[in-house]
Amino acid sequence: MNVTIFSDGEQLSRAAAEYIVRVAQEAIADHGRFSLALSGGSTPKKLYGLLATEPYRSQIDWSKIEIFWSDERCVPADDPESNYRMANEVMLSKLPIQPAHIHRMPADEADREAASQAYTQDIQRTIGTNGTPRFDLIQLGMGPEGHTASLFPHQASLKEFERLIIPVTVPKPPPARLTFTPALLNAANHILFLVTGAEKDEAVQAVLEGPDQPEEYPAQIVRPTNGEVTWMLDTAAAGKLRKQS
Ligand SMILES: O=C(O)[C@H](O)[C@@H](O)[C@H](O)[C@H](O)COP(=O)(O)O
Repeated sequence: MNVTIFSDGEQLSRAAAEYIVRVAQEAIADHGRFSLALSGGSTPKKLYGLLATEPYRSQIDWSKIEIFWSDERCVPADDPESNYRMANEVMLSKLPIQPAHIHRMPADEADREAASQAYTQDIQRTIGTNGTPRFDLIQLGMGPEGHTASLFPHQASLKEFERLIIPVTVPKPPPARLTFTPALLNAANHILFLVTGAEKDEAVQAVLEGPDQPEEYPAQIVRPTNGEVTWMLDTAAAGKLRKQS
């Protein structure tokens, strides 16, 4: 696990963009494709905007990318709360990516179980069906209580190691969501956590330096069986870490 602390959000976002470019180039060189799952919230917005601008934009072959979401709110795609809408506005609408390679999570469908199944099949069709599909990179955030994707403390979702996508109801509004499960997260080749803000300093310290208690701090459940976890924090979120790396 790599942990890097940055003095401000701009530095963190640029380092994250450089990291994603590197992983994308390695993945495309290795197997001709880069499968990337985006998250929601406010932290990654700056990063996503940077990826659509130089020097990062021209360093990725966007024709070889498959974009997914690690969670989505059950709202229309044009709703201000939609994770798809945020990424589309600041990044995807500005890049030469064919619509077929932008896999919006259908969280606005009435039948959330069927939508979860459909997204599972889309992932399996796109990035592989032998065993659990292995994303090249899943970018995640973390909430002040340690949630990640839409996996929240003390919820049954934390014990989901069979299904890949499930519907959940969570305390952070909007409550109805679809989310990657620990099974899918832990099959990833790379996980990139981007965490900023002093309100997360307790959870950051607990997750990175505390005892193993994923029921309390779901971000701890993210331990890829054969992958690398990278944390990029700003100084505020890292404020309670004992070991300043
Ligand atoms: O849909 C969501 O809400 C996100 O995927 C969620 O897991 C987010 O990453 C964290 O809540 C951190 O959000 P911020 O980066 O806005 O603090």
